[in-house]
Amino acid sequence: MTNSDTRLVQLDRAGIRKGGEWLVRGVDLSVSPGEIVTLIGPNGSGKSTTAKMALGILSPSEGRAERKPGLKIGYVPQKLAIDWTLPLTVARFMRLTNPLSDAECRAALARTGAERLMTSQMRTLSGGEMQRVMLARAIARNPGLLVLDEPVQGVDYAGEIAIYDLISEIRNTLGCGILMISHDLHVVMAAADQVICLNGHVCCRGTPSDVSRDDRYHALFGNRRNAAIAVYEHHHDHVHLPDGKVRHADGSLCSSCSGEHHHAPADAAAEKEGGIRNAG
Ligand SMILES: Nc1ncnc2c1ncn2[C@@H]1O[C@H](COP(=O)(O)OP(=O)(O)OP(=O)(O)O)[C@@H](O)[C@H]1O
Repeated sequence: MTNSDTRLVQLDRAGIRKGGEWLVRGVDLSVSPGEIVTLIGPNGSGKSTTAKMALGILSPSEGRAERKPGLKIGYVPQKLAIDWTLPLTVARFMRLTNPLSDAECRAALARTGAERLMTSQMRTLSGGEMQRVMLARAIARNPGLLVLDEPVQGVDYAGEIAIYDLISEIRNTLGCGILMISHDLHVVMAAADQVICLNGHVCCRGTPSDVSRDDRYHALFGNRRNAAIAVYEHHHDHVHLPDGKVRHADGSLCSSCSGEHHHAPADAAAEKEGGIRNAG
């Protein structure tokens, strides 16, 4: 891949073989600046393995993985090998692998709405706060490519939507490309430009609406697809901010979303099932 090529990363027919078995095979993908590409698929379908090929952590056993020369990558892994019972402030965590100044640390945390957590202990963070801190750490060096492996793990449904809004905002402000992984179908579909559905190989791919209509996607996810489509078809007219306030499309702020706008009928049904309150 040359400097003049706009693609940040590209996989061509890439696959990984371990212990005589293919973990994933035949993956073609590319991510360009400002693009969000999402890998979906059931547990064990090869999403993290594919992301690791894109990152260069794993070299493909067949096919090719190329990154733009000099590309800076920010990575939020699915798991971190850290003993969370040990004392560790957010500021120290941010600097564990990055030589960041106080100002850089603060600016990155401010971008993800987590500035007030700078001196908090990592072990005391809620699921949503933890993901905001992880995102802040990944964007602190202004990466060209952001790889997010399950960025909403441990986050409730309303928090998930706020995190996906934040990821879109980061893409808009930094102009980076984003490769995102999820085994959850819900809001992730709406946040993506391209969706690649994996099941040991590329099962189907396209825009979120292409994939949500594809028979192979339906066969893979069965009834769970309905929830994804319902959410995908729901249009946001407001954003839930980290301090609990709601910002509407016209820029106005209010303290909560109750009674000030409506959720789509599909959301009302989901609300009854107990998940989507405030998700709007
Ligand atoms: N280093 C390894 N050696 C052998 N098998 C592996 C290795 N890493 C992953 N696997 C296997 O490869 C398959 C794909 O794993 P991968 O972590 O890529 O799936 P995933 O889609 O990200 O799953 P999940 O949604 O559960 O995170 C799994 O069956 C996993 O057990």
